[in-house]
Amino acid sequence: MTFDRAIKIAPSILAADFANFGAECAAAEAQGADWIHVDVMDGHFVPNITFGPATCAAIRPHIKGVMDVHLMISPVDAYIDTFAQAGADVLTAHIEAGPHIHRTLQAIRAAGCKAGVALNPGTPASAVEDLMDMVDLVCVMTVNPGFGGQKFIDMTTKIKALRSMIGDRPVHIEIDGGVDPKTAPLVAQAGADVLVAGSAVFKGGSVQNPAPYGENIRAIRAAAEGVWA
Ligand SMILES: O=C(CO)[C@@H](O)[C@H](O)COP(=O)(O)O
Ligand SMILES: [Fe+2]
Repeated sequence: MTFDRAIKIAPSILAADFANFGAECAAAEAQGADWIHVDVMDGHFVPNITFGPATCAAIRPHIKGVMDVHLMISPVDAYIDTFAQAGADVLTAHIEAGPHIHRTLQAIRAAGCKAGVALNPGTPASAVEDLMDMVDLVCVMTVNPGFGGQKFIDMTTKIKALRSMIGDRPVHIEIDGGVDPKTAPLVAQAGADVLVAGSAVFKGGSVQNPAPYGENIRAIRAAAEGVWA
């Protein structure tokens, strides 16, 4: 996985057909997705349950590019190796999920994955200030995690603070929740480069009719890249 600061669109399969994950991932990539975002929820850290490492491993062969696994689970550490073996390229843990995020990030890198740290809307940028050399990605939640289709919460001040904290390090800023063509320019302007979008990508399409995925991805990308025009 090479680093670049171009805008990357990462469809979240939380909004895809759960009976068809493999085909949905392949369709999203064929329609222009840069990464595939995989939301793992445990019904404990967040009030919803999705799936675990076995499903990630089943999805993996259907993704040619980056599999970006967002762990909304607590505890995290006991499961890192299993998710790495399931084929995650990026493994992101929440700073709120346990007392030892430094150890968690070390373990993620030791397992051969890029390490991400996610911040809930109520967590300030300063919480990750001492982790900048431990991470490859900072995920700014723009909804309270647990569900797709929620209303975007403006975190642009936090994104700008993180961008300045990161400096010239090769660290992505990912935005997760309520990203669509209206909100994408706000977060891109503030310094984000990876835009997760679930409902805004998968709406209007299906594996039988994937063209709307492409239109939706292009609309989000154009809106985000428009801020540099
Ligand atoms: O992690 C999460 C939610 O907890 C996200 O990845 C959502 O799946 C994004 O969905 P939309 O807000 O784009 O519908
Ligand atoms: Fe997510």
